[in-house]
Amino acid sequence: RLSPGPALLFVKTSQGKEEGRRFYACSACRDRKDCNFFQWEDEKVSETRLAAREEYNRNHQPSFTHRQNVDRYKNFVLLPLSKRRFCQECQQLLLPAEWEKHSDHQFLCDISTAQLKSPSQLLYPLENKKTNAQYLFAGRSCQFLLNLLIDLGFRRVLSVGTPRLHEMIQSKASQEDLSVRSLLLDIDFRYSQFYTEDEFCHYNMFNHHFFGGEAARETCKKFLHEENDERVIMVTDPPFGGLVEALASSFKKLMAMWKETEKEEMPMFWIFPYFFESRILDFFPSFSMMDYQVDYDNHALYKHGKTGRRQSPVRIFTNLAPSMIVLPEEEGHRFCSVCQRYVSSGNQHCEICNSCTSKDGRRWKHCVLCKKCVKPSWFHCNNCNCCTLQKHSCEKTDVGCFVCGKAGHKRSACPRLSRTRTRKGDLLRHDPADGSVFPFQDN
Ligand SMILES: C[S@@+](CC[C@H](N)C(=O)[O-])C[C@H]1O[C@@H](n2cnc3c(N)ncnc32)[C@H](O)[C@@H]1O
Ligand SMILES: [Zn+2]
Ligand SMILES: [Zn+2]
Ligand SMILES: [Zn+2]
Ligand SMILES: [Zn+2]
Ligand SMILES: [Zn+2]
Repeated sequence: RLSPGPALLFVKTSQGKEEGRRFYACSACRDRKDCNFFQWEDEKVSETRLAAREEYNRNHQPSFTHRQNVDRYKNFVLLPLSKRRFCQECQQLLLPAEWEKHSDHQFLCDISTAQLKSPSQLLYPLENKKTNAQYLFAGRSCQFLLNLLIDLGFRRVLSVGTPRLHEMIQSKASQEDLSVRSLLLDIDFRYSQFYTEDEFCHYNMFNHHFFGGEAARETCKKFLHEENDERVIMVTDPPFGGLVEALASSFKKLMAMWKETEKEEMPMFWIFPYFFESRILDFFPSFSMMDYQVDYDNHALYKHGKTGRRQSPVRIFTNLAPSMIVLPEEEGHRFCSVCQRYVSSGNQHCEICNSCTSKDGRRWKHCVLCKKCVKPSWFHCNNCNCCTLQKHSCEKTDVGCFVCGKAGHKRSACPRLSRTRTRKGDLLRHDPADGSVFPFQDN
């Protein structure tokens, strides 16, 4: 693997201990199976290990540089259809001279111009379960996002980890006279085969690292510098397993590249699950969460079915005025004049909270004892003195753990669940079925 830039510093805490031992790990892969980079902060690394690491990095460089890929693309499009092949194993466009080398690989033939313009359909989605599951927007959501930002008057889009939005903008720009431009920043280097250095930068959003160095950084900066009143917006859809703190720090650096002044913030859409709302607001107090449910093509759980719809937990967070974000009425959204924003059909305005309180699209109910609205599936437990799931282990009684039934620990300490504690102490739960990550309290 290509080195993803500087590693991040983490803290390993063992049960009950406040102070943990600090270590460095890869910022792009948090699953040790995918990238074994690991080093204690206070550890001395031997010469042999350093040499081995360098050797590993040398052998894991991509076969072509971005520049070489751009030249290859130019030659590729000159080929007749019958000579345009794409190796599925190497995920690479092939020039005729290279066929031999890939003769026992599976490949696609007759790669059309339309296919070259939709690389996210041609490339298979990366499936690193914990950190980099490439969930691609469903057509409905991608079109909605694009129309929304055009209606809001934006003509330049910094697409950070949104290859499908980027490609929709690229094809729209070439079809219609409406000129919207996009620059894609993504860690997936396969995209360098389809875009020039002005359209794609190889970038790590966990540590704000431009693999292309100063030149790439300049490209990004120039793109963000508004000319002829072309307004810029940043749209990002990071992997959900990502650390909010690391992401926020990178996004602030991107914002700073847009304007050096701290007063104004670059307009932004951050697409992320609703249960990260408080974490995002910790870092960006000016943001609000929209009710729109973002759908994905290749995520069975997050699909917004036609009827009896399955709910998607993914939302748009933005620093634009919520009243400007018009959500589709044909999907049941309505405008709440008190809250001054569009809300989903199930989201009722609570007179006591004086707000449309549902986070997940279902109608929430107000609890007078908790003095707030709660999920419909919750009830008020007098033992715990708060609203919670019907099935729960009361904090006060000494029944066994809700997960494994054994006495002696609460479910939050149950060894049966695979858990991760982030640096800020958020307790996350991995869903082994699909690798997604949820806050522990969520249900
Ligand atoms: C959840 S997918 C979002 C894709 C988006 N919904 C679309 O259809 O355009 C996450 C995207 O972020 C990219 N990504 C993952 N880790 C990254 C990192 N550390 N830095 C930059 N991009 C990353 C992935 O390659 C992928 O394109
Ligand atoms: Zn091959
Ligand atoms: Zn309301
Ligand atoms: Zn309420
Ligand atoms: Zn309650
Ligand atoms: Zn209880």
